[in-house]
Amino acid sequence: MDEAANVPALLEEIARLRRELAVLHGHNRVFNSLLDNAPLLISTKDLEGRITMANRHFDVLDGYDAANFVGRSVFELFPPEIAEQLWRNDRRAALEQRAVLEEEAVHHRDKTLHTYMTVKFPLYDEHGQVNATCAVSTDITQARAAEDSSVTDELTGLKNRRYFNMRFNEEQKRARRDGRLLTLLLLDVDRFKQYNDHYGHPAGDAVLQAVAHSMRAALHRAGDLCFRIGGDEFACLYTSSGTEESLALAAEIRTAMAAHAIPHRDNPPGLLVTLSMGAAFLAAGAELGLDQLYLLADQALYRAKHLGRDRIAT
Ligand SMILES: Nc1nc2c(ncn2[C@@H]2O[C@H](COP(=O)(O)OP(=O)(O)OP(=O)(O)O)[C@@H](O)[C@H]2O)c(=O)[nH]1
Repeated sequence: MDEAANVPALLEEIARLRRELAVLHGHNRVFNSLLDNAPLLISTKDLEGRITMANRHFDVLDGYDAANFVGRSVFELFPPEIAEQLWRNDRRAALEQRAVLEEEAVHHRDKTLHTYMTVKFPLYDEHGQVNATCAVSTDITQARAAEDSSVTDELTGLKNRRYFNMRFNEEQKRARRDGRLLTLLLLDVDRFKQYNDHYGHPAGDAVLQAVAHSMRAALHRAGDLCFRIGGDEFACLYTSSGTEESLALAAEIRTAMAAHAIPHRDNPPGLLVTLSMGAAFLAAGAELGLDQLYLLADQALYRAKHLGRDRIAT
């Protein structure tokens, strides 16, 4: 072979490789700027859970030390319960070979717990075998707080009417699936206008907080929901095995309220703050919408008021 004749071809090949390398360097610069500037946690791990790459944003995390992060396992870097949660999702992404979307919670440098929405997906080697996972996490703490505050009543901390309307269908489906009786309980403070008039608005606010406290004290099982749906109107949505159990839970709210023993000069005969309640029930098979169930509970509450208040009517 004439080596001299090959020189131009070699030079051309070198020039081509240089151009390709320049393009790759360009891509690398873009990739690195993305990693450095994205307000996201971006990392890769090997299949043993060791971090192989972490972007600059990891600096927000409590205890993060750039010099000591890459090469170490999540179990060395995070408290056990957080590490376990992080690693579980990586393992799922690798085993199931698909993107896994999960919420994860980690502490920031200021010791606050932040909620992240994380997508984890597998990375492959040149033979198509999974050899690592990549995680991209977005901080959703603020969005979640805004979402929560839009459905939370500030005075009592209970969920508001908006959330009540949002949740009803879900609760109805759940009760039906579990073959349970769904109870809607409406509650109203007796002669609250007179209470406010005599004791003042701030004292009235404290009464509303005591009502919320009593509701929470009686309805504390997972799935029990308590709402403040208006000024002095409250609602509970909960399931039970039957009307007897439902009414027993309502009676517990009344007992808890009585335990607060808040004087109410204009509320005879006991002269304490009391509640009237109306209960309506939705059997697992019944087809009744929120409006109809609400009307039934409201009519029951009206009866409770007219039968002399401080009672539960159905
Ligand atoms: N302190 C306080 N009062 C409130 C608030 N929201 C509404 N109220 C008052 O709640 C009272 C509601 O009274 P009503 O529903 O008319 O009736 P009531 O006096 O409770 O009488 P009955 O329901 O018939 O026993 C009104 O005086 C409102 O001003 C609040 O956030 N704080």
